[in-house]
Amino acid sequence: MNTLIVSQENEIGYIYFNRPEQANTINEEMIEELEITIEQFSQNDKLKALIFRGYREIFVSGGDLNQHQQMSGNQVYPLLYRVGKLLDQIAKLNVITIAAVEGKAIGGGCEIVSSCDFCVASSSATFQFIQARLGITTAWGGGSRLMKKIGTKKGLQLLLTGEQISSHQGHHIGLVDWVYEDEHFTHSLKKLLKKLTRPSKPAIYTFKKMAQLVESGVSPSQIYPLEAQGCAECWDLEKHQKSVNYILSPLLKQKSNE
Ligand SMILES: CC[C@H](C(=O)O)C(=O)SCCNC(=O)CCNC(=O)[C@H](O)C(C)(C)COP(=O)(O)OP(=O)(O)OC[C@H]1O[C@@H](n2cnc3c(N)ncnc32)[C@H](O)[C@@H]1OP(=O)(O)O
Repeated sequence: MNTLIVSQENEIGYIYFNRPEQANTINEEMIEELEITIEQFSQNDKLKALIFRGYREIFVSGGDLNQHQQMSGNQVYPLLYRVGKLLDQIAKLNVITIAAVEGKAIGGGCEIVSSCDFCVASSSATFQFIQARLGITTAWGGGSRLMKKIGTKKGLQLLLTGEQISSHQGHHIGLVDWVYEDEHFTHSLKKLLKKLTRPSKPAIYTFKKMAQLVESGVSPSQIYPLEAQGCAECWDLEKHQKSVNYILSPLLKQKSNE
């Protein structure tokens, strides 16, 4: 890969955006490499979580502005649609997706953030849906996902003003889920991942499916069969049996009687 560094540690995949000389701008080569990587991870049935990261100063600085000079609206539409489809695939992955943002997320970089389940930000990270200030709109589905995530009014405000917000402001409005001190970011992220990936893979898959159905307006009275099915699929897993045996173990009983 020329624009990404892809790795996997046990059940967690990592995609590092790796174009520091161009401030992690998303060009066509990166789009292609992201499509290949997402397709590969989507086939990986051991995976529980997928983390997107940049580098300390920049997460992603958005789409390639050179294209804005070189292409007409009609010429660029297929490319915008293609990236929108890619972010939709990310949003539909049956693993936990996390945008781990240190530094700046600008334009399309923020659209990647809103296509993930969660955003973990360093205390000095910033977020800017800058598109309106460039005279355009979000283009990759990230604007509507932002509204879904933080509410239409707040989302509209952020999109219309194109203002830069801090990680703490992002946390206040619900764009950012955890904020960690810069110097402890990686360590805190790893501790969080340990907690989030404790469930079994089938449990994570079911919870993700439930979230997607609730997001799309399906009522819980239509989702309970999926929940029952999902729970039944976990029932025979060693993790379930071991946990139950531990709780029922005499040792635990004796401790709780002390
Ligand atoms: C739907 C998405 C939407 C779209 O594509 O339609 C967009 O995302 S539009 C793009 C929105 N992004 C921006 O407007 C960010 C513009 N860049 C900056 O504000 C700065 O470059 C910053 C803050 C990201 C980094 O600043 P810093 O001073 O650290 O570095 P430089 O500015 O010197 O940048 C280094 C190098 O990268 C080039 N660069 C940076 N951003 C872009 C970009 N978005 N497109 C193309 N090229 C970009 C910059 O020109 C420098 O190149 P060099 O050859 O060294 O001059």
